Formats: sequence, C-alpha cells, structure tokens
Amino acid sequence: MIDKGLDNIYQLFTRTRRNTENIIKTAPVGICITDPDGCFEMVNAAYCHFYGYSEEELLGKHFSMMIAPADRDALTRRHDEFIKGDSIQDFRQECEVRDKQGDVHTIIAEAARIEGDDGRPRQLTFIVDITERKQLEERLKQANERLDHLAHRDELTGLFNRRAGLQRLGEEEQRSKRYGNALSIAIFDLDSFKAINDTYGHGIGDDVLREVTALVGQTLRSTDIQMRLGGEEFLIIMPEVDTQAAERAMERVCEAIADARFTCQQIHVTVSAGVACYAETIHRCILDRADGAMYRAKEAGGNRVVVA
Ligand SMILES: Nc1nc2c(ncn2[C@@H]2O[C@H](COP(=O)(O)OP(=O)(O)OP(=O)(O)O)[C@@H](O)[C@H]2O)c(=O)[nH]1
Repeated sequence: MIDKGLDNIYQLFTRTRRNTENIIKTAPVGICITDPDGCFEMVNAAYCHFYGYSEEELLGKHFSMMIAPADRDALTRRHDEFIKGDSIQDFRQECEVRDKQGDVHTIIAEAARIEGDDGRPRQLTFIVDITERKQLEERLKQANERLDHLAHRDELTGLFNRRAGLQRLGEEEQRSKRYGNALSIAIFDLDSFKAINDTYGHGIGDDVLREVTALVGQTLRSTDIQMRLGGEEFLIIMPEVDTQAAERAMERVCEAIADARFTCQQIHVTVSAGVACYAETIHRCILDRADGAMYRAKEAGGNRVVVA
C-alpha cells in the first residue's frame, strides 16, 4: 500500500519534470540559462532558431558572442553583477544582438536569478525579438520628423517658415514682457530681386536666396533666429538685444552681403533692413514697425538699415 503510494508520487514527479522540460523546449520565446561565468548551460529550440546556431554550438560558450560589440562589455558586467548581487531579482533590457549570419536584431531580454542544482546562482533569460517593432517605430519617427519639418520649415532655405516664425515671435514677445528682457527684430528684403530673376532665371534666383540666407546665418549670433516671411523677405528675431546692438548687427549683415558675390554667376546683391525693438508702451505691432522701417530703407535707395 505504502509502496504504491510512493510509486504514484514518483510517477507524478517524473511527469511534472517531463512537462516542465517540454514547456521550455517548445516555448515560442527564446530561453537560456547561463552559469556564473556567463556561459550557456541550457538553450531552448526557439533560442537556437532565433540565432541560427545549434544547441551544440552554443552550450559552454559565453553569451556575449551574440551581443553587438558596442554593448558587449556593459552587458557582460551587468550579467556578472546580476549573478553576484542579491538586491535585484530580475531585470529587463533592450539590446542589439547578431545572429550567426551577422544580421542585427533588437531584442528585449528579461532575466531572473535562479539557483542551480550545485547551489550556485544562474541567470535565466527570456528573449523577445522586437526588430520589426523597432523598425516601424523608426520609420514612424522619421515620417513625423518630415511632417514636422514640412509644417515649420521653408523648403527652399530650410529656415523657419512664416507660420512657425510668427509663432516664435509671439513667444519671444511674451518672454520679453514677462522678464523685461530686450527684444529686437529686423526685417530684410533683397533689393531689386526681380531683376536677378529676370536676368539669370528663377533657378539662379533660388540659389541667391539660399546663399544669402546662409551668409546671414553665419553673420548673426547663434541665439538669433532667421526665418522666411515669404518671397525675398526675411525676419530675424534677436532675443535680449537692444535697438543699437540690433542696428549694428544688421549693418554687419548688409555689409557682408554687399561684399559677397553669389552663385556661379558672381551676382552682386544688396538688402534693405528695418529694425524695431519690442516695447510694451508702443502699441503698434513690432512687425509693422520693422516693416515700415524697411520700406523707408528701400525708399532711401536700399542697401541700408533704418531703425523704427
Ligand atoms: N527665384 C525666386 N524668386 C522669388 C521667390 N519668391 C519670390 N520671388 C520673386 O521675387 C521678386 C520680388 O519682386 P518685387 O516684389 O518687385 O521686389 P524687388 O524686385 O526685390 O524690388 P524691391 O523689393 O523694391 O527692391 C519677384 O520676381 C518674385 O517672383 C522664390 O522663392 N524664388
């Protein structure tokens, strides 16, 4: 009677062990066990299939053979600390790995510390392939960046477009009002640009716009923001710059442009600029004041700066 009971328990124990082994073998996720030195002690079929190695090729080898070189040292250290440490019982990490063919995949590795039959700790790791999800995320990110670029940037010059520029101006005006910082703007426009288009063609006209704005960007401070209002008219926002400094900056811009020659046609270009400073007490919009000053610069013959 007693023997029969023990026999049943033994059968149950054997069946449970077989079931556990079968679950690990047939699990659709890659599972491995690494010893305290980081060498494979067990790999299941999904693990071997994912990496393209046979079980014999993996057992006894160090797990870092699959890790991308850039992550290898950090993950080996992490494995060793995880095996040694007693505070962290499990961890989850995203990393890049390479299969036998050299193809790169992104995986999420989730690990738990278990005790081996020799009483020493082991790392039990489950891996999930997230390569497709990562690629999709990357494509989505690029598409969003492109959309963002199209919505806020001028295609020809790469500068902020009118909508983004005016929004930025509104933000800078609010900041100036709140903190009492100086804020100047300048509007500049290429003189007789129509004649350039008419003489050299629209394509060269486009090149002139690109090259002139690039030169203006180099002449300004990195904190100044240049944007295209439309056509050959541009706005520069100069946060924390007073009227005199803004006037000097625009005179430098005018000079730099007049001294340069643009495109393969060596075209001489001049600009007219109007400068205005933000002041709460003046109710006329800063943009209109700069625009008015710019037209006075044009009327006075161009290639000059007028302060509103
Ligand atoms: N190539 C090119 N030309 C443009 C672009 N946008 C506007 N234009 C041209 O810019 C010229 C602007 O002409 P006007 O408004 O008469 O100005 P202007 O000839 O510079 O004369 P002033 O401003 O009085 O000095 C027109 O010929 C437009 O076709 C562009 O993106 N590329």
